[in-house]
Amino acid sequence: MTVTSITNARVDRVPVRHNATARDLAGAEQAAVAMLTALGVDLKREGMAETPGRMVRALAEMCTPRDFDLTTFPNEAGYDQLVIERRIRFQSLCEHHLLPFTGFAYVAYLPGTRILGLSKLARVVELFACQPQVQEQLTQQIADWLRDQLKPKGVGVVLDAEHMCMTLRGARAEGSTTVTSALHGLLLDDLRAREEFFLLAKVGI
Ligand SMILES: Nc1nc2c(ncn2[C@@H]2O[C@H](COP(=O)(O)OP(=O)(O)OP(=O)(O)O)[C@@H](O)[C@H]2O)c(=O)[nH]1
Ligand SMILES: [Zn+2]
Repeated sequence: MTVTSITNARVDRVPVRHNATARDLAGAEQAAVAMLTALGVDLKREGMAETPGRMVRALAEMCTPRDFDLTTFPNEAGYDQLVIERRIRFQSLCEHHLLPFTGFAYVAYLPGTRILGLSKLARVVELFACQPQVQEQLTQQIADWLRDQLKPKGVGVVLDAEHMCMTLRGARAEGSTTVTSALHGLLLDDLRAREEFFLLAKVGI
């Protein structure tokens, strides 16, 4: 991920570009053929000839966040209350099993001198979700990035997600979800601000 700041007096536009590490999709496909064959999957079966290639392309796609520009604006109205984007759908891959975990993100900030385009709260979730991840780390990365890029008075992030490795296999704890949070600034230090965040975020509702 590359972040280069282009600043003018009013609108700040920061291109956020994904640096795809060198990918050898042909090599990955050969490896997928070997893996599936070793697992006893009959790739000669009708419909499966293209499966290793599809599998590799699907994984590569799920590990490629879309590029975007982070646009921020001066907080001219002096808005000093929480901005919360609720129920941002996200999908990621658990780094232990490479199985999906999917759910909702709740991302909030308490503005300082600048505000940002609302869509960027969803963009930043995708930026860090599209890679093999651990939910705790994903939560922190989103919160840290907003703190560092926007320098707001506070940041709050909650993720509520279902891990396929927990629900479809292994523990098979069907219907269970994992909730994680990361807080910075006033949302961490000020009890009332923190309570307001959780009240308004209405996680799970
Ligand atoms: N902390 C954390 N754990 C996760 C996450 N995703 C998956 N896990 C857990 O990672 C653990 C890996 O445990 P292991 O014992 O090494 O793997 P395993 O034999 O497949 O474990 P079982 O799932 O219990 O069958 C499991 O308990 C998963 O539920 C995550 O985002 N955060
Ligand atoms: Zn897992």
